[in-house]
Parts: sequence; structure tokens; C-alpha cells
Amino acid sequence: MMRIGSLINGVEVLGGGRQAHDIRSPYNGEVVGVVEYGSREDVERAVETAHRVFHETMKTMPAHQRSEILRRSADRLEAQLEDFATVLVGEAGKPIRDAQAEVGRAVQLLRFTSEEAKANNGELIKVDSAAGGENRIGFAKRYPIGVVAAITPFNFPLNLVLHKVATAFAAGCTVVLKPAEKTPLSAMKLAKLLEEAGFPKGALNVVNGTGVDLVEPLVTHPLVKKVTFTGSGPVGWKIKDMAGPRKVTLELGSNSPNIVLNDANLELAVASIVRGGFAFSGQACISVQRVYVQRDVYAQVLELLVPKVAALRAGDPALETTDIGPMISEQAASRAEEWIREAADQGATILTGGERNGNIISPTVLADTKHDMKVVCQEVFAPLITVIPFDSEAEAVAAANDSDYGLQAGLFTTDINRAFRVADMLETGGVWINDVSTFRTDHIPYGGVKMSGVGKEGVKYAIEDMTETKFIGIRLY
Ligand SMILES: NC(=O)c1ccc[n+]([C@@H]2O[C@H](COP(=O)([O-])OP(=O)(O)OC[C@H]3O[C@@H](n4cnc5c(N)ncnc54)[C@H](O)[C@@H]3O)[C@@H](O)[C@H]2O)c1
Ligand SMILES: O=C[C@H](O)CS(=O)(=O)O
Repeated sequence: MMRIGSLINGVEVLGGGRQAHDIRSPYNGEVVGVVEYGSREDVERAVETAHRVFHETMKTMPAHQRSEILRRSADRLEAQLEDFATVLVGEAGKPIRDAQAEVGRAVQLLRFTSEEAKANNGELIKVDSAAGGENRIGFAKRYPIGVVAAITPFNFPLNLVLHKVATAFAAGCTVVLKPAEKTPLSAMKLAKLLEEAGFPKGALNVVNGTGVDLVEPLVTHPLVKKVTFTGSGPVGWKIKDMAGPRKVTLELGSNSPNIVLNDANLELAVASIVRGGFAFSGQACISVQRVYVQRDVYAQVLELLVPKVAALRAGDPALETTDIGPMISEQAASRAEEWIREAADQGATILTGGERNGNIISPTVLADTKHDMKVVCQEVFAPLITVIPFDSEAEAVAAANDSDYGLQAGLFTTDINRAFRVADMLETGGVWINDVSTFRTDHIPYGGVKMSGVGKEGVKYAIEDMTETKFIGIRLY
């Protein structure tokens, strides 16, 4: 069993009065690890270390060397895929096939960052485009920003950490990471792997503990230049306020809309919705939540969809046969159960599911919901979708956009003209045509509008955001 502390300058700090907390399997409550919480002083030392290592090593490390270490990290992670997947099953209750897929994505992400670390950054400016700019050229040159504070959630505890750490390294930055308190084991295992692959000690420092205790001293530290947060909206917006003048990226939640038009390939749409609404018990920020179906195919869609959802197998996340594992905590499962009950009391019809067994919520499909029900207008973050009929494209777009959130959307149609017409009108950071909102590859630009966040991740875009542009001009004579 892993016992971890915080990692500062390559040394794991344990003992010295630090409080130990059990990490328990969300499935059966078994202790799968122990974490000792760091202190505000640990945060201070972590930031100072990251600052020193940035100036002494990382900002001048040649791009080919950063790229090579990222590539070696990918190879090492690939070789340990099963070990990492087992940790994810234990700490997050993630079904093993989903856990393996997350590690596979993390390997690929490291390979993308390895390539992107060598890509051109910056551009040549034709200064003589401006009257008076004759005989001058300029460069928009990018420089690593410095110490990055990264705060991450429980649901993709490996891949979402890498979205911040690997991109920061590719840019030449250093990092202080505060992982989610429920899932710190994979983050620590990863931090050690990155050091073993060749990143200098102190390039990544990890402080473990609660967000309430550690995040404020971290994001307000004067040596921190950028804050990158993935997690829930209320916490994210509070962190943005704390961060003051620092650059901030917020990757937050959503109640993702998915539209099925009457000319869609319904088999494809339904299979995608089943996968995208229920993978990891719907605990993805882009999970399918609101499904809008054109009225003339509504009955047909339900007929295809409901038996497929009912056939999903819930149970032990360690088993290859499990589709639906536990939610992260009893509190999260009880909240989902309560929202389903409340919707049913207000007139929604439960077409399948709607039950709780410990931390497992049976995969649920609701119909007859109303816009102001919590299961529609708030982020559900549970294995639950609502299926809502509409008559016209305009009605579907208006309903989809009638949300505080705007992360990703899905849209099914066989007509390319309708596809672009609707995609152009959706108020989200991304739209998939003939796939669901839940689909993501790690190099696409990714990030929400409205209350779903600010800034973009996706390898190239995150790296850009870890840099600052300085203009350097030359007058030729
Ligand atoms: N847009 C995205 O890319 C994306 C990806 C994954 C998850 N999410 C969102 O994350 C949420 C689920 O993750 P979660 O439950 O771990 O989120 P969370 O906001 O509870 O926790 C995220 C991080 O914030 C810290 N934190 C919690 N409360 C805090 C506080 N009061 N002050 C300071 N820090 C605090 C936690 O310790 C953790 O490290 C969902 O809303 C989901 O949509 C978004
Ligand atoms: O939970 C939201 C994540 O962004 C999902 S994914 O890891 O990017 O697929």
C-alpha cells in the first residue's frame, strides 16, 4: 500500500507531525493508501523551490532535452500502464477499462507534449506593414512564464494533472501541484516517474492536503505567475478572484447538450450517447446530460436507447466486465439520488435506473423533465441523462444554449449544411458533429465559455498559455 506525503525538491516529506489520512476505495471503503497532509510552510518551500529550479535549470534547458525527457516519460508510463490503472481503480473507483484508457491517453499526451516542446514558438512580424515601419522587423518571442500553480480534480487524476504539468515542462516552466485530496496517489506516482525520466528535482513539487488549507497560500504566493485550475465552478471562480493579476486558466463543469436531428444515424447517435453519458458514472465535465431529440424520431430513439442503458453492468470497478462503478463518495451518490427523486416528484418519468446501492447509482434515463429541474439546469455529474423532444432546429439551439454553462456539445445529423448551421449557433467551447460532447482527444483546443471556464487547454494551447510574449524589434540601417 502506498503511503505518501508531499514532494518538495525531490524529497518526499513525511512525518514531523503531519496528519495522516486514509485514501479509501469509493467502491468498498477499503484503505488503498495513506496520505500525510502538507502545511502552509510546505507550500512556501514548494513555491520557493519551483522558483529556484525555474531560474537555475528549466528556463534554459534546451528544447530538445525537455522533449527527450517527455518522450522517456511516455515510454515509462506506457511500460507501467497496468500499475497506474490499478491505482486509479483503487483511489477513484474508476472501472478498469476506463482506467486503462486514461493511462493510454496520458501516454499519448506526453508524446504530444514531447513533439510540441520542439515546435516553433513565436512569430516574425513584418513591421513595415505599418507606415513609418520601413526597415524594421520584429519578433514575437515566447518565454516560459515561471512558476505555475496547478490544482486538479478527482475524476481524471492522471491525465488532467499531465495537461498542466507536461505542458508546463514543455514550455520550460516549473510547477507546484495540489492534487484532489481523494486521488493523490496517482499524482505522486507520476511525479516520481517524471523525475526518474530526467526532469530536475524540484521542477514538479506536489503539496497534498485540502483545497481549503493549501490553495489560498499557493495561488496568492508572489512567486507564482500562473494559476491553472480544473474542478468545480464555485471553487474555480473563487480561485480566480484570489489569483489577482496572475494569468488564470479555469476548466470547469457543464450540463452538456447533445442534439439528435431527425435525419441522424440513430444507431450511431444512441451508441455514442450510451458511452458518453455513463462512462465513469457520468463523472466527466463533458458527460452527455441533456439529450434533445427531434420529435419525429423521439420514440424511436428511446426505444433504442433505454434497453442499452438498462443493460449496462454496474459493480466492482476492478472487473473487466463492469461498465458502471461507484461515484466518488457517498455524498455525491446521495446528491444524485436526491436530484432524481426531486425530478420524479416534479413530474419527470424514470425510464430506467434511478436507484442507489451504496455509492453506485444505477444508470438512469429521464423523460418529461422541465428546464428548471436540477437534473437539467445544473451539472449532474452522475450516470444520468434526460431526453427532451423538440420540433425545430431553432428550438433545439435555444434550449441547448439556455444554460449557464458552455463546454462541449454533440450534434447528430447526416446533412452537412444543417450540421454547420447548428454548430455555428451553439454557445460552447467545442462542438462534435456525429459524436457526443464527451469525446475529447488531448491535442484539440479545449475549454468552456460562460460559467464553464476561461482559457484553453489541449497541448499546444496550454503550452502557449504557459508563456509570455515579448516583442523584440530590429531597425536595419
Ligand atoms: N472542464 C474540465 O476540463 C473539467 C475536467 C474535470 C473536472 N471538471 C469539473 O470538476 C468537478 C469535479 O471535480 P472535483 O469534485 O474534484 O472538483 P472540486 O472543485 O471539488 O476540487 C478540485 C480541486 O479544488 C480543490 N478545492 C476544493 N474545494 C476548495 C476550496 N474551497 N478552496 C480551494 N480549493 C478547493 C480540491 O482540493 C481539488 O484539488 C466537476 O464540476 C467537473 O465538471 C472540469
Ligand atoms: O472531466 C472532464 C474532462 O475534461 C474529461 S477528459 O479527461 O478530458 O476526457
